[in-house]
Amino acid sequence: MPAPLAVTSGDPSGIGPELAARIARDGAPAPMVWIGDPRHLPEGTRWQAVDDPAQPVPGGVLAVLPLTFAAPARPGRPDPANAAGTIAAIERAVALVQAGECSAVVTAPINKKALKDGAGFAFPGHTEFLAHLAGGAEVVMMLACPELRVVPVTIHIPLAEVPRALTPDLLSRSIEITHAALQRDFGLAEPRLALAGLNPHAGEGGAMGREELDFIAPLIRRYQHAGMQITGPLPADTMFHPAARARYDAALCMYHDQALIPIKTIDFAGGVNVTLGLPFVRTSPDHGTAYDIAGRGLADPASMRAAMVMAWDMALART
Ligand SMILES: NC(=O)c1ccc[n+]([C@@H]2O[C@H](COP(=O)([O-])OP(=O)(O)OC[C@H]3O[C@@H](n4cnc5c(N)ncnc54)[C@H](O)[C@@H]3O)[C@@H](O)[C@H]2O)c1
Ligand SMILES: N[C@H](C(=O)O)[C@H](O)COP(=O)(O)O
Repeated sequence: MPAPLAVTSGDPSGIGPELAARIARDGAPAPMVWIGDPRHLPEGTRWQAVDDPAQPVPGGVLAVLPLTFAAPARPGRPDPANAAGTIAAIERAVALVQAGECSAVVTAPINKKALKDGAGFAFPGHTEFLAHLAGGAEVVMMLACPELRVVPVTIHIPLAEVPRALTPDLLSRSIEITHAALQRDFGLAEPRLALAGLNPHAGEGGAMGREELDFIAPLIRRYQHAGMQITGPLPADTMFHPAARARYDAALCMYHDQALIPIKTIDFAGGVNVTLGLPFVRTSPDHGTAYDIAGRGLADPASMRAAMVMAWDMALART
C-alpha cells in the first residue's frame, strides 16, 4: 500500500483547512497527513499531531504534521504574513514525497498574489513552483473530470501574451507530456488527443489568424505521420459537446480559460487539477481559495476529495 498523501494547508484564510477537516471527519478516501498550522483548523476539529506520516490516528481524526505560521488565519482575509508558511507547507510535502514518506502531494488552494506580496513568491502558481522543486521538470497542467480532460498549453499569462508564448516547441512538449501521462497514469495504451485552434473557427483558413496554418496544423500532421492519434486544430466552440468529447481522451487548448471554462462548467465539483511530468504525483482541487465563503461551512469538499482519490489511484498505479 502506498505511503499516506501529503495534503498542504493552502492559504489558511481560504477554504483549504476547513475542507481537510471536513474530509477527515467524514472519512478520508486514503491515508493522509495534513501539513499546516493546527491553529488554522476550524473550531472543534479532531486532530492529532504526528511525527511520522505513517503514524496511525483514530478514524475521523486529522493527522497533522504541524507547521507554525506567522499569524492566525482570518477566513476570507488573506494575510501576506502567512505567505512563508503556505510556501513551507508545499516544500515540506514535496520533501516527504521525495523521501518516500508520502506517496503524493495534494495541494489546497493558494492565492498567488498573497504569496507574491508576502514572500516574493516568484512563480505563477503551484505548477511552476513544483516543477522548480522537482529540479526544473517539464510539466503541464491537466484538469480532469470523468467526462473531460483538458490541458491549457499556456497557463497564467495575460491573454495578450498568448500568441507570442505559443511556440511549436511548447506545443510539442505539451503534446508529448500529455500523451505519455495518459499512457502511464491513466492506463490508455493509444491515447487520442484533440487540439483546439487559437483563433475563432480555428482561423477560418487564415481569414481570422494564421497560427493554425503556420504551425499548429503542420505539427499535428507530423505527429499523425509518426502514428499518434491526434486531431485538430479544431474550432474550440464545437469540441466540448458530448459527441465531440467522445472522440478524444484529452483536449489541448491554447490558453487557460479556453480549457478551464468547459471543464469547470461541466463538473466544477468533480474536477481535479493534476500536474503531468513531475517525478511525483500531485493533484489539487479545481477551485481556489473561495474567500467569499471561507469559514462559513459552505464549501463543497467534493473537488478536494476527488483530488485525493486521483492522487491515491495514481500512486497505487505507480507502485
Ligand atoms: N488550486 C489552486 O491553488 C487554485 C485554483 C484556482 C484558483 N486559485 C486562486 O484562488 C484565488 C481565488 O480564485 P477565484 O476567485 O478565481 O476562484 P475560486 O474558485 O476561489 O472561487 C470562484 C467561485 O467559486 C466558489 N467556490 C470555489 N470553491 C468552492 C467550493 N469548494 N465550494 C463551493 N463554492 C466554491 C467561490 O465561493 C467563488 O464564488 C485566486 O488567487 C486564484 O489564483 C487557486
Ligand atoms: N489554473 C488553476 C485552476 O484554475 O484550477 C489554478 O490556478 C491552479 O494553478 P496551480 O495548480 O498552478 O496553482
